[in-house]
Amino acid sequence: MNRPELRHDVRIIDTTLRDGSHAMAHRFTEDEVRQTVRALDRAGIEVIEVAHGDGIGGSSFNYGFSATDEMTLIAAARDETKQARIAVLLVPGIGTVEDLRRARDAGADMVRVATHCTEADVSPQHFAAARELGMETVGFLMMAHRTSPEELAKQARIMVDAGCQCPYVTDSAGALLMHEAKARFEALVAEVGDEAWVGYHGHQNLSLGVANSVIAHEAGVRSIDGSLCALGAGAGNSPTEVLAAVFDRLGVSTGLDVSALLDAAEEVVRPYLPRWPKMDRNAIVQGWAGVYSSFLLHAERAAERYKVPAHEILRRCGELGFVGGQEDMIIDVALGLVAERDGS
Ligand SMILES: C[C@H](O)CC(=O)C(=O)O
Ligand SMILES: [Mn+2]
Repeated sequence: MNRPELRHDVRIIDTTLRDGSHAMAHRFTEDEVRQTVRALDRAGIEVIEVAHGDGIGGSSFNYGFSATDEMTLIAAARDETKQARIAVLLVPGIGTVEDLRRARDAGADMVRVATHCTEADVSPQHFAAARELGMETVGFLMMAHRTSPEELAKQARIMVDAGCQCPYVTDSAGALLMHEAKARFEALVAEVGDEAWVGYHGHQNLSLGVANSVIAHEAGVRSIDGSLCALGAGAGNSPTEVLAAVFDRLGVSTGLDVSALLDAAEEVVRPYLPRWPKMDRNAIVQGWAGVYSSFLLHAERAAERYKVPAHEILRRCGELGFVGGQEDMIIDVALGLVAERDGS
């Protein structure tokens, strides 16, 4: 068996300080990270993810520069924890094994290696390196709506055979309807459930992150992501404080202190939010058209610059089938819309 013991029915991993980095345009300060980690740790969160939104090594012209070096943020997070462990995200091709080593040295205990849902074969060397470094391993199969449950399960198998202890159904676009999410959870649990845990990472673009988390638990998923105040790309992630309250009502143990999480959301995260992630037209179009949530701010900036509506840019990105990493194509789409509008 290739997986760590879990203490509760469901382990909630908090990604406020990683997926939330997209919504913060990667501007987290060390003080915000310290305060947030302290509050999450106190509330019983066992794993806290800290990194640039696009993972370690993501600070760049293409994805957006971080205001504070992420290794500094990871070390600050580690410094604040009494019981929680620190996770980082790594997208092969954006982050490298060398970045992973630096993150481990700064205090990261877990890596979440993220690939497009049909590209798990780019992950084995990163899982091998992580296991050699003594890190716990999770595999993100991003844009999980873009392939069938059967194919997703085969991709999870590739990850698990390479040393992944918990492949995730990663609904990057917040596009999965409940029956679609359920079919994917069941397929992964059937394929790898004897050897690994299965996880779920949701976005709220169609307001289904929490409902799908309940379905995930019913299907045997044991690791579920959330963010305080939903802070994350698009309409944000399933709110950690809501997940804790819902699972508490269901009698599903998470080990979390609901009141402490409500305080953390309201008193620590809310004051620094540039805007509360919400289901506005742009975010809903992302869920509806199946667009990578992290495209939101990039599309809004292009809309501002080229004077074309962001929701039209996003819709076109969905029609063109873009995947994570194609952020640079957003400008091309905006210019295409300008040309159509001007008849040029
Ligand atoms: C790199 C992405 O932001 C990972 C993620 O959170 C997602 O695909 O969703
Ligand atoms: Mn995400």
